[in-house]
Amino acid sequence: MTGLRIGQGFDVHRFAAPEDGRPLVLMGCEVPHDRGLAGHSDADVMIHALMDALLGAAGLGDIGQHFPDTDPAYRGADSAQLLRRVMGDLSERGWRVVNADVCLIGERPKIGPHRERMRGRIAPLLGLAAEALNVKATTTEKLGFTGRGEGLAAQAVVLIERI
Ligand SMILES: Nc1ccn([C@@H]2O[C@H](COP(=O)(O)O)[C@@H](O)[C@H]2O)c(=O)n1
Ligand SMILES: C[C@@]1(CO)OP(=O)(O)OP(=O)(O)OC[C@H]1O
Repeated sequence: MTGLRIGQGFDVHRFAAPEDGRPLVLMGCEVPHDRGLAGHSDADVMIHALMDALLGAAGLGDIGQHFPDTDPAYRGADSAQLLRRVMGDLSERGWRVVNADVCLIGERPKIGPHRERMRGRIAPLLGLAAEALNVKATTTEKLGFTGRGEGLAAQAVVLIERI
């Protein structure tokens, strides 16, 4: 049996109204913006895609199975803490992460100024050097719900290997 597995994840969250005062949290970092994302948790759409990619690679289902959005325990949850739990599940089963690539899809905010802070925050949780965690973004050229600024999407791909 091969000692390598890949996984992919995808997630979407709509923006909350500005008056809701929710912070925008992406890759465990508060990013200055006029509105945050709506969700049961902190709505960190990039970490959610990343967790789904990790769970997928390990054959462990998806985040909704592990952290149901009907469970009050996860109201306002810090997604970085949920990521720690996913990483614990993987390491218990003998997996480590080789690299990860996470893409934010949306017009605004631009993540360029926050990219290195995001890598520095999340790479250690994955057991990675920052260079093995790529953070990128694309617009949809103003097309679709992301183009209209109604929400943000994220995709992630990970490679894991047997320890
Ligand atoms: N939310 C975003 C979206 C894009 N970027 C950066 O802009 C580059 C060009 O985006 P296109 O969709 O026009 O290809 C993209 O490669 C990112 O570097 C960003 O930082 N944040
Ligand atoms: C992590 C969870 C926990 O409620 O976060 P939500 O904010 O509900 O986000 P979503 O991506 O809709 O579903 C994942 C949930 O498991």
